[in-house]
Amino acid sequence: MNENLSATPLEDEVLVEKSLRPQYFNQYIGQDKVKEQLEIFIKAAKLREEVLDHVLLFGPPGLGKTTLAFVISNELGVNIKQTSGPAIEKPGDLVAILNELEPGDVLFIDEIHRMPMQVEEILYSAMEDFYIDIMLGSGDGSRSVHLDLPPFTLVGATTRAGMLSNPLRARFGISAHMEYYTESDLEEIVKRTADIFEVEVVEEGALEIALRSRGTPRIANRLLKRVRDFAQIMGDGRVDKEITDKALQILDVDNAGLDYVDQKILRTMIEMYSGGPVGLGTLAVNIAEDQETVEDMYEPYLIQKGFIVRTKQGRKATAKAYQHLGYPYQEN
Ligand SMILES: Nc1ncnc2c1ncn2[C@@H]1O[C@H](COP(=O)(O)OP(=O)(O)OP(=O)(O)O)[C@@H](O)[C@H]1O
Ligand SMILES: [Mg+2]
Repeated sequence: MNENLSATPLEDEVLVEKSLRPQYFNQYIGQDKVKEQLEIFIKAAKLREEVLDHVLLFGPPGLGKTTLAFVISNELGVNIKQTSGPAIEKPGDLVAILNELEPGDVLFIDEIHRMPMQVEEILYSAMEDFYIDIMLGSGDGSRSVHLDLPPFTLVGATTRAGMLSNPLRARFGISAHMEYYTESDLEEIVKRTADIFEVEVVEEGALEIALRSRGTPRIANRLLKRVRDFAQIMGDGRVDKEITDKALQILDVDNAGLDYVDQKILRTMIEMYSGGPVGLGTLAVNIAEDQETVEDMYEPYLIQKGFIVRTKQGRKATAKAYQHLGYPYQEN
């Protein structure tokens, strides 16, 4: 079965995700380093009655960036306004959003690396000194209008820190790199979600789902939902190890948490390119995905797990990849 198990949220998942989102740090599992730092910065800002410095969150999809942006605003006790890079098409769109901010608000811009350049440039002075200069009209009759803004905190999220321009990156006082979650954190997330869904999960079942979730809460929650279906139809409703194994086998998630596409990437490298090096573009074409998707969604996990290495010439499959998929390893 080739079900979508990628880390991108599915359409009908958006509402469910909302209901699952932790609201405060004490419900936000894992990411201890990021959490610890943010907690201190937030406390200090509140103590000084100042706005929190702008925060940049970066990391692969589904690791909890949006969730964290909301947690930050809840912890600060302020309102949050949410938008995304691609949604702000022209400077006027951003001006309208900035114009509505109340003192202390959090402005959350998702996919901030996808903002058009003219929009980004307006953000510079807004972030640095809380004002914007806008041009009204065009040609001879045009004039510049100065608009003061209330102090606010920009929280930007991106899957690719490398795509952010230097001037924009430099304006974030706090920058947090989200890591893939540990197995025990994911296990806790599975249990928390099971509680909310009122599903009975035994320890080994939760652990098995955690092991196969690619370090990603969104995938852990999704797998739990799928396994719950199998448990209801093929078992007694309880999510145990046996039913989890069975379900994940049918869903094509292997025991390293690799899904159909991950496996296909590795097989392509090994079977068609003798393990590489292969360029990212070539790889993307071969698995019929776009390059950005491969780079954001699949490659980071494969690298982290040691199945792929990046070299100057391209990507190479490691001995571990050969072994995992049952191919004899030949070094090249
Ligand atoms: N630390 C966490 N503890 C518990 N649940 C979490 C945690 N982080 C994320 N989740 C859950 O995982 C799901 C995905 O999280 P979220 O939407 O915040 O990810 P994201 O990083 O913003 O993804 P994207 O890059 O696709 O926007 C949410 O339903 C959320 O409830
Ligand atoms: Mg998000």
